[in-house]
Amino acid sequence: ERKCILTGDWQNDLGSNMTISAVNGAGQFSGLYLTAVSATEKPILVSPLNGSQHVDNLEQPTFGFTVKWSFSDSTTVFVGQCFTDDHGKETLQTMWLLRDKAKSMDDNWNATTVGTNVFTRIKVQNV
Ligand SMILES: O=C(CCCC[C@@H]1SC[C@@H]2NC(=O)N[C@@H]21)NCCc1cc([N+](=O)[O-])ccc1O
Repeated sequence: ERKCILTGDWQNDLGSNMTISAVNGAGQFSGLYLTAVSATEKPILVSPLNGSQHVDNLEQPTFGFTVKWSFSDSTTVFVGQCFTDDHGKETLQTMWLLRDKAKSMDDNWNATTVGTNVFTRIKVQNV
């Protein structure tokens, strides 16, 4: 079957890493996100994430999560789906919205960026 539970370590096409904790019975999870890139001069720090996935049917579930950046006044929401190929390899196909903190309502139009990221599992090297 093509079941997917998001718990574990993931890396995306930008080289960002995320660790998702246990997914509870309601599909809720939390975790940590370390972005490889940012639009600020500030040093990048690990940031918390919270989200949920469908668990009623674990077949290639959809999910969403929010990252509240710890080094910037901005927020990103990711939404996507976990796909499992014939070899059991899982990928997370996502789209995101990055909301910058606009200085004023006049700048509101220019404060949201959209993009895509694909995540694959980081396999723990066999020790
Ligand atoms: O940089 C960040 C936080 C890290 C975002 C990383 C993204 S999240 C989607 C993608 N996937 C992924 O892994 N990493 C990237 N916030 C923008 C800061 C900012 C910039 C400007 N500005 O540049 O004008 C103005 C106001 C602002 O608050």
